[in-house]
Amino acid sequence: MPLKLLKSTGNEHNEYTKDQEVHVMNPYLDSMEEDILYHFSLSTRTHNLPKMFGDTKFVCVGGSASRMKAFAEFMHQELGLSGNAGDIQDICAGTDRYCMYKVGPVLSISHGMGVPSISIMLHELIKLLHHARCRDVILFRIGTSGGIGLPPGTVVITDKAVDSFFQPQFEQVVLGQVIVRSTELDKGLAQELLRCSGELPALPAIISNTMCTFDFYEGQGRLDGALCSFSPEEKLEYLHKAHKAGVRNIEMESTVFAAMCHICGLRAAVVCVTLLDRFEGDQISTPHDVLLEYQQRPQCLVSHFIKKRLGLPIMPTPPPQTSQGM
Ligand SMILES: O=P(O)(O)O[C@@H]1C[C@H](O)[C@@H](CO)O1
Ligand SMILES: O=c1cc[nH]c(=O)[nH]1
Repeated sequence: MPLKLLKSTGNEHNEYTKDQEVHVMNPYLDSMEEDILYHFSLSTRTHNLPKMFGDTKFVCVGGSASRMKAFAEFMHQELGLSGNAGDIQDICAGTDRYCMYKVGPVLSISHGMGVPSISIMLHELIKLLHHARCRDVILFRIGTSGGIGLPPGTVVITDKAVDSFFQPQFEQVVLGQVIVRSTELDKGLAQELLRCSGELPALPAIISNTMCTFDFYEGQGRLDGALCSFSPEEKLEYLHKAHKAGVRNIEMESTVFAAMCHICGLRAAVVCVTLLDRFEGDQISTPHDVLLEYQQRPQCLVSHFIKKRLGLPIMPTPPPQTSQGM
């Protein structure tokens, strides 16, 4: 397959980050009379996007719809907003593809599982932020992952998002050609998040590389899928190679998330908790209540970061209580 290295994978980003506007890399977009954000059930003609979203400063995304609803309710309480957190409405109620909640300057959006699903969401999200004329927006992916050599429950703040060959890049097939994009993330933001983790009790966190795969089972070297084409020894050899390459957790969205944010001049971080240690096994057999507490850790960390950024008083608040799916 022919490989094409996009010229826009690196340098332009530095120019774009100066003014912190959201840059869509599409010369045709601004001449369109209407832009229908189909999977959000929103449009530039039917919705006043600057009014609805113009003050957005933080966008938090994660796979599960119930987790992102619970996160929105949690943020409502954390930001001390008036009204009942339970009354927050899903802005994308016109579709069941994604859910979206806005609480003050925070948007909480679900993206489903895997690269294609989050990629579609990100196209529409970045266009939304552009149409809404948002500035200085920071994006966070708050998710779950499998750890490599870490105690379960560790929060991994991604240094480099790498592919299944441990390369910090994302390959996208466009018109039959492979385009390779950089998956660089904001190192300063990762360090700031790590400092925040140190201010929270019971929030073990590290900065390390995250591997993004296109599958949960064979793609992550699991022996328990419907198909398995390798031996237990080969699985461990691969995981050890990943570990040697600095990979400490595996999930399914970080590379495209990092690549799209990087090109569009958006500061971004990936914050995923590990649910298990893949050196120890493949099945996620931890009790549900423990998993729930684990998945709240990235939410607590990002909430702490946001409150500090907004200059709000930091008080120890209980984690989100709403029932969340895994
Ligand atoms: O944000 P979530 O917890 O959905 O992220 C990981 C990666 C996949 O989407 C999913 C697999 O269980 O969890
Ligand atoms: O092992 C895991 C756990 C959560 N998410 C993943 O992608 N892999």
